[in-house]
Parts: sequence; C-alpha cells; structure tokens
Amino acid sequence: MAFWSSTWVFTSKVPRKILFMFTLSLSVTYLFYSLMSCYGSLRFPLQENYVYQGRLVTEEATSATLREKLYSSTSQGFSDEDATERPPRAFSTSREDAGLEGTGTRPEPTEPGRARRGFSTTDSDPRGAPNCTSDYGEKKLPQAIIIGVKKGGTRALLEALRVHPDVRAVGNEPHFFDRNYERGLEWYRDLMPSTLEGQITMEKTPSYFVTNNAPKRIHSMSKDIKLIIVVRNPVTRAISDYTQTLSKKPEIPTFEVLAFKNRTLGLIDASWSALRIGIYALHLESWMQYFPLSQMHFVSGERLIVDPAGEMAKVQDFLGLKRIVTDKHFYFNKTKGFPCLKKPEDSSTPRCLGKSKGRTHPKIDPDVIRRLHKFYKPFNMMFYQMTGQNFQWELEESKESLSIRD
Ligand SMILES: Nc1ncnc2c1ncn2[C@@H]1O[C@H](COP(=O)(O)OS(=O)(=O)O)[C@@H](OP(=O)(O)O)[C@H]1O
Repeated sequence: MAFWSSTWVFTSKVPRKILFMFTLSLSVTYLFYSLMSCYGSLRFPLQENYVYQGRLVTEEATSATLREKLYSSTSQGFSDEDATERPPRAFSTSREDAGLEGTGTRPEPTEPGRARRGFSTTDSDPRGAPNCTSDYGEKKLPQAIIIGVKKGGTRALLEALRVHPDVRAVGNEPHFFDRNYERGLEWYRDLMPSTLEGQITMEKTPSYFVTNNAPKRIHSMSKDIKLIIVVRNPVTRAISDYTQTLSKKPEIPTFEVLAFKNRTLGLIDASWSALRIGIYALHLESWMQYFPLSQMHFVSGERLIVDPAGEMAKVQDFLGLKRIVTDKHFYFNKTKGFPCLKKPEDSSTPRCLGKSKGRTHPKIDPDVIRRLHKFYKPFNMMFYQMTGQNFQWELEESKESLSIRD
C-alpha cells in the first residue's frame, strides 16, 4: 500500500513539476539543436566574416576550415591553356583544366553572364560547396590583375592568393582585354565573384602582358588598378611554352627547328611567340606608357617555386593585404616536385597543381640554349633596369654551362 501511495505521489504532485521541467528542458534542447543545424545552412556573411577574421589571427588551426568555406565559390572552373581552343562562352569547370589535381566530374558548361556561384568542381571539393559569402556582397570589377606572363607560374600564384580571405578571384581566365573586349564591362563584371567590403576582386589572364591594346583598355577601366607580372627565365619559359604546345600537337617540329630562322647563320626567330613573349622589356614598355611602376609588382617565377611564402609576403604587401598566406600554408611535395598548398583538415582534395603544371621538358640542344641566353641577355638587362630588380637569370645560365662542361 505504501508502495502504491508513494507511486501515486510520484505520478501526481511532485512528478508534475518534474515532468514539466523535463519536457521544458527537452524542448529547449531540441530548439537549440534545430537552430544549430539551421545555422549551418543559413548564411550570415558579415557575422561569419567577422568571426572568421577574428579567429584567423588567433586560431591558425581552425582557420583552414573556415578559409575553405570562405573561398569556396571562387572555384568556378578554370582553364589556363584550353581557353584558346574553346568558345569563350563555354567555361571549363573541371579541376583538371584548373591545373588542380584530383579527378572531377564536369558540370554543364555555364554561361559566364549567368550566376555561376557555388557550383562544385568535384563532389568532394570543399571549394565547390555552397559558400557563406558567395551570394553576398557585390560583383566588382577587379582591383588587381595578374597580367602575365604565360608559363611564368601565374596559376600557382593565383591559387595561393585565393587562400587569403580578403581575395576573391575568378578561377577561369576571362581573356576580356584581349579576346572578349567587345562583350563590354558589364559582361566582365558579371564574371567576377561577389565580394564583401574589404575584399579584393582579382583575375588572371597571362596573355594580357603581350596584348598591344591591353594596357590602354585596362587603364580606361581603372587608372588605379594593381598589376602583377610573374616572370621567369625567358629561355625556360619558352621551353615550357613549347612543351605545352607539344603535349597537344605532338607532330610539331622540334624546339631547335622552330627557334631559328636560319640556324647556320644563328638567326633566331623572334617572331615565334614562344620566344617573343620572353622579350619582357619590349612588352613592359607599352605598360609603362599607361601605368607607373608603383602600380606593378613583379614576381620571380623561380622564387615562387623555391620560396613561395617569401614571394607571397611581397605580393600581399603590394596588394595592401595582411600577411596571412605564409610558410604554414605550403609544403614541398616530392612526387610533384613543387610546393603545394597544405591540405585543409576537412578535405581529401589534393592541393597541388595538376598535370599541366610542372611538365617534364624535352631535352633541348645545349648549344641552342646557350644561343638563346645570349639573345635574351640585353633584353633581360634592360628589363632589370626598367623594373629595378635583378632576376639573376644569367646566374642560371652560368650554372647550366658549368654543369654541361662537367
Ligand atoms: N607550385 C607549383 N606547382 C606547379 N607548377 C608551378 C608551381 N609554381 C610554379 N610553377 C610553374 O608554373 C608553370 C606554369 O605557369 P602558368 O601557371 O603561368 O601557366 S599558364 O600560362 O597559365 O598556362 C609551370 O611550368 P612548367 O614546369 O614548365 O610546366 C611550373 O614550373
């Protein structure tokens, strides 16, 4: 009886309160978790950005994850080399084209004029996942452009810059100032990712550097634009350029044949684009007619490989950005033979550039290389003088000739 009465007490007076408290706490817990999961899919850009930046400075470990989220929508598909062979409207979206390693499904080509935010380059690609900032902010014309040079290391630089939370860049090469100019500035602007206050919009199209109209056109868009040029020993650059063409057209003549108008007379064919692009002083002259040197920054393609963090520090300074991309973000990948970006904790996606970057170059006759070094030397000297920077390509030459003699 006592048992029953105590049970009765339990289910009548005291229990009512307990039950009420219990139900209340369950409801609160439920509400809390619902809100939390909802938060994951909701986007509060300003708040996220603020929290992100706050953490970035103090918590390096978690910043990688947040950074991934922040720049995810910049992954709009890129094509460094195929742009010439593709109609400009069909933008490539695969990681392979992007020069990023990893296999990926190829989504439907997208009209550049239409919203291309948040698409996925691969299912597992965190950069393709919906992004907390992508739908917010405004599309702006770029404030900085990597204008060259082809095969200089422009993709490596852009990908490293995209790690920075204050940089948002279009993945593809828009080729606006050389091939798509007639489409108009609104078309160009629409290609850009949306940016929040304080973020820089960027793009890279290495052919601008050698496009006659590009300096004038870019100047008419913005007098204050910042221009970045990645330069590399013009001889190695030419071989890299040739290697790329050879990979697509294996039937082309040898480098040695293409490099000369008349090899016996030692007449170099400077009209061959692979060689002409490397006459940096010549091209720079056109840019200097429109822009002061203070608006240009030259990156050493060689140093970008041996000391990516050092080059990145200078680029970030030039862009007025905090030095956020540092040596912590890079590691040397022995298999690739190049520095790669460290894998974000929550991603299985490799962060090395793809197979089209870092190709094995064919062996070129050392005599031809020597002659090319000689050909470029005065132009290089002029270039060092114009930029006030010595890229020391002649040192490389003497190292090469020493190893040939050995
Ligand atoms: N981190 C890293 N990983 C791979 N490759 C790197 C890297 N840094 C610089 N490079 C050099 O970049 C060269 C390709 O230059 P670009 O990206 O400017 O080429 S392109 O003009 O966009 O086609 C490419 O040239 P090749 O080695 O001749 O393929 C590389 O030497």
